[in-house]
Formats: sequence, structure tokens, C-alpha cells
Amino acid sequence: MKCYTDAKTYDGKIPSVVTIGTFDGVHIGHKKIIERLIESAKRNELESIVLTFFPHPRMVLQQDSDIKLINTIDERIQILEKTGLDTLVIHPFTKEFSRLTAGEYVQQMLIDCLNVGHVIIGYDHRFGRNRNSNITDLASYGIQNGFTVEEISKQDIDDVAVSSTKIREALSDGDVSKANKYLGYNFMLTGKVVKGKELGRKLNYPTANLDIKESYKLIPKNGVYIVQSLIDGRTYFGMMNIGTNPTVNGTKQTIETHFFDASFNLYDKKIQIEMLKRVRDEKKFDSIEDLQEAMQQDEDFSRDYINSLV
Ligand SMILES: Cc1cc2nc3c(=O)[nH]c(=O)nc-3n(C[C@H](O)[C@H](O)[C@H](O)COP(=O)(O)O)c2cc1C
Ligand SMILES: Nc1ncnc2c1ncn2[C@@H]1O[C@H](COP(=O)(O)OP(=O)(O)O)[C@@H](O)[C@H]1O
Repeated sequence: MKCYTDAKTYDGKIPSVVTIGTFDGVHIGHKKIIERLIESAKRNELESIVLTFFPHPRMVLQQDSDIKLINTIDERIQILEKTGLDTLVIHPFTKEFSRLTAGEYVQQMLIDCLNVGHVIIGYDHRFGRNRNSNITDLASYGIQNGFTVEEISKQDIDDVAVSSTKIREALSDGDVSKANKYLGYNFMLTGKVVKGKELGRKLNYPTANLDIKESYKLIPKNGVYIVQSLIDGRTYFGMMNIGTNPTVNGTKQTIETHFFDASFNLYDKKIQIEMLKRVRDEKKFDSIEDLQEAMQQDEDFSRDYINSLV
């Protein structure tokens, strides 16, 4: 997959089939659209392009917006890479860009930059300044400029019964199993391992503390989860706690994972952790001993679950 961070730098010679959207999560509904796109491109010997924008329009247009996304932009690239798409264009969404009229947008982006031959788009897609234009307008631009427009119907979208909003809600409720079912892969967190209070090793449960630089990344509800991670070519299972560590009077949210049957130095390492299942809420225990006992129970429960997977 070729990846461009500005539509102006795209230099494809053959006409393209384009779909446009945020595709947050790249869930099973998105995948269906992308499959249709790739299929159409192959059939007509065209280039398949996903046009997406970054930052998310709401991050740019609403200063106080606290929008949280299922994927960081790097994770989105990573997942789209696996779909077999020819080209991903991540165009910068700026205030200036948002002021383009629909006509300017179609001319500059779709025609001049992407050499569009065909567009596959959701029935409710809106574009141009103030999102003034819709799919009927796009079809008229197509007639005038020699490209065709194919609608993904409401029925097609409703049939999948999946949406980025539903996945965000599931994650905010801690229901990673449901989110994973909708995503078609395991929800993941990507970041760098940083130093914590160095308490974990004293509890016999060293925990790698994950620092995620993207403040817009959605973090699931506080609590304990079963996780897995591919580190240096090997899969490690583990248990993760997301929370403030109230038992040791913590206040800041941390994301920490103890990996089973592993002993390694992970400081400063970039790792990606897949979340598999929620275990319980985070609690304030009366003593460190009670916390240790709960962690032992978490370990037993997690190991049983992991053994049941194979
Ligand atoms: C599986 C797991 C479950 C945890 N559950 C709780 C909990 O319910 N309440 C709590 O206060 N801390 C909990 N913790 C965090 C501990 O309080 C402890 O501070 C932490 O593991 C050590 O932090 P450090 O990495 O900064 O040294 C949990 C940690 C793990 C790995
Ligand atoms: N099985 C393991 N799971 C997680 N981290 C481990 C493990 N074994 C060793 N480590 C190392 O120990 C560190 C965590 O130890 P800990 O005492 O909890 O310190 P900190 O508070 O700095 O996280 C991890 O960052 C990692 O480098």
C-alpha cells in the first residue's frame, strides 16, 4: 500500500476508484466498503484509493472538542495496510481546507489530485463548506466531469449493524469483547514503556507502564483486562490494569501490564498490546496484601481463559 500525507503529492497515472471517510476503527462495515472498492478497481483496472483526513474534522473545527478515536493515525495505517488497498491518502484537515466549496473540493481533490474515475460513497455522505453538499450533488459533478458515483445504501450499512460510535460506547463501558467482535480484530493500545513507581516488582508483579502519546486515543473504562502482545517475535499473554491505583493512593491514570512467564527489560520499548477480555473493576483495597491476593486471582482467571483459547 502506498501512503501519501497530502493529496497533492499523489502522482498516480491511471484513473482511480475513491472512497472517502474517517474510517475510525476500520471495523467490519468499513472493511466491506474497502473490499467493494478493491474489487471495483480490479475489475476496471483502476487504482483503489481511500481518502481520509487527519486530524479529525471535529479536532480542528471545535476547539473544545474532546473527541476520542478508536485508532491512532498510525494504527489506522497499520490496519488498512492489511486490506490489500493500493493507496491511502491522509489529507491534512485544516480550517482553510474546511472552507473549500463543494465545487472547489471536487475539482482540486478528486479531479486534479486523485484523477478520479469512480466514487463509492455512503448514502449520507456530506462534503464541502459546512457539509452543504450530498451524494446527489456529487453525482451531478460526476456527470459534468466524467466520473461515476456509486451509493452504499442505508440498507447495506444497516445490515452490518456496526458503527464506530457503537464500538466507542462498548470500549467506554469496558466491553472489549463486544468491540473486538465489531472490529473484526482485537482492539489495541500502542505506546512506549515508561518508568512507574517501581512498586510492581515488590508485589511480585512487575508491570510495564504504557505511555500513549496521542491524547485523542480512546482508553477503555478503568479496570482489569486479559491482554496479549507480540514482543520481539513472541506472543506474551498478560493482565492489564487501567486506573489510578487507589490502593496505593495514586491519582493519575496509568495503563500497566504484567506479562505471564516473562522476564525482560521493556523500558523505552514501543509495544502494541491487544485487549482480549475484561476481568473486573479496579478497586481500593484495605491493604497491599488484599491487592496482591486479588492480583493472584486475576492471574488464575486470566490463565484459565488463555488456556481455553487453544
Ligand atoms: C492485574 C492488575 C490488577 C490491579 N488491580 C488493582 C486494583 O484493583 N486496585 C489498585 O489500587 N491497583 C491495582 N493494580 C495496580 C497496583 O496498585 C500496583 O500499584 C501496580 O501494579 C504497581 O505500579 P508500578 O508499575 O507503578 O510500580 C493492579 C495491577 C495489575 C497488574
Ligand atoms: N513479566 C513482566 N511483565 C512486565 N514487565 C516486566 C516483566 N518482567 C520484567 N519487567 C520489567 O519490569 C518493569 C516493571 O517493573 P515495576 O517494578 O512495575 O516498575 P515500574 O513501576 O517502573 O513499572 C517493566 O517496565 C519491564 O521493563
